[in-house]
Amino acid sequence: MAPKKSYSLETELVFSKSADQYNASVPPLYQSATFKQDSLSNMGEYDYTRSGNPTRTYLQNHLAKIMKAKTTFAVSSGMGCLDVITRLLKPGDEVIAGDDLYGGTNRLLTYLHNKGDIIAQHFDTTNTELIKSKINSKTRMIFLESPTNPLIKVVDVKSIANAAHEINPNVIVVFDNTMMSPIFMTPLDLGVDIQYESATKYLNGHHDIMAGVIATRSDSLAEQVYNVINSTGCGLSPFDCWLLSRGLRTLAIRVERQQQNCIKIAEFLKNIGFKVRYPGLKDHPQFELHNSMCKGYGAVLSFETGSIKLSERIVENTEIFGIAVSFGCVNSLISMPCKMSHASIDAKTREERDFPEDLIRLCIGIENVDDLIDDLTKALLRSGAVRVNERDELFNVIGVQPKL
Ligand SMILES: Cc1ncc(COP(=O)(O)O)c(C=O)c1O
Ligand SMILES: N[C@@H](CCSC[C@H](N)C(=O)O)C(=O)O
Repeated sequence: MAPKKSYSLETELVFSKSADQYNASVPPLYQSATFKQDSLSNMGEYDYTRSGNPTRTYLQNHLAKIMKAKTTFAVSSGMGCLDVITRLLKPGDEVIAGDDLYGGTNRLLTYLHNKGDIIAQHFDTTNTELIKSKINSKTRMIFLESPTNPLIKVVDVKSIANAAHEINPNVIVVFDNTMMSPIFMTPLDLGVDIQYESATKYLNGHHDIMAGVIATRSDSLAEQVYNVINSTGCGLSPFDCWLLSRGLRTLAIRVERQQQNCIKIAEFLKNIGFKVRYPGLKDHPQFELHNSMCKGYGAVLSFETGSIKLSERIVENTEIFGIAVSFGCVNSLISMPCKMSHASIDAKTREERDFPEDLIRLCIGIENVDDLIDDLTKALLRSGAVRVNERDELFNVIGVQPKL
């Protein structure tokens, strides 16, 4: 059998060839802001950590392999990525964005729009024909997420990217891959120009740093992005780069376990009558489309209860599930997006975008799944959302069947 030309992702995540002078098996931490020059005329590879640092270079090269990018950049947060990317826009540029993008993304785009820097319009990106019809010669960027956080809407990334480049070759298609991570999705293969991820989530996986990663295959975009990062100073600090490199090594095993747990929890909630939004459920309206783009489903699901008060009681009655924003961490979290992660989208806009106020989001970790289901069961019983029937089965008291 001919040897394989490249390693699989799981192997790439943990394998690295050491270029260290002592052959350290773990990339060393260069916790230094400055680097001495050999002479006045010979600056060397690094001079100042804002411009470059060996620990950041190691991380970025490693991420480039994992994300199948030519170049990646590690910055101080996921929102930092968006800040860098939007600085590539010029005054008056038009931007098309999803109507269910993460709340912070919506906030920054709205800020730039209200300031008059850009013209941002939000549409339902599950409607591919609608998005195509909105692209014109003034469109400069398209912002997509799939599945969206937290409504789990799936976007036909390839069709939109292809159409965008055909209609206007200057369009930069930007994709936020935080929900899938490189384990389940390679958006650059689907034709997006810039991919970014909040590395605070799955990539690091331990909720001990804030970080973001920008990836591209275009030299010209990479040059512009680097210029902004060096100019603004948002490059990820050496210690956080080092922690992210460490977290990355267990990415595959973490997300596989998280997903395995999430599938069981999605089925558990569905079986007791909740309408669950999770791309891994066969009744998700875009199950096939999601499968055509991704190798998995991730570990975030949301469900409605039909009552804000009931949702509040459920959220406040779990023990293992911590009440916290964010996702992708090894421990499980529960939240109400309207009150927490997506509170920066005003109530009127949320209503216009069919964003249910009673929505509960679960972000599943690597704990024992039976313990997680037990914790949810207790919370559902205590809150009065479910009862036990004479056959000792749980049944949904409310019987809500919200539309997906
Ligand atoms: C989908 C998505 N993109 C981007 C971000 C922003 O990332 P960060 O919190 O690292 O700035 C978040 C959450 O914060 C998110 O959920
Ligand atoms: N107070 C924060 C909320 C962060 S939400 C983090 C994460 N993306 C999630 O979806 O939970 C803010 O105002 O940004």
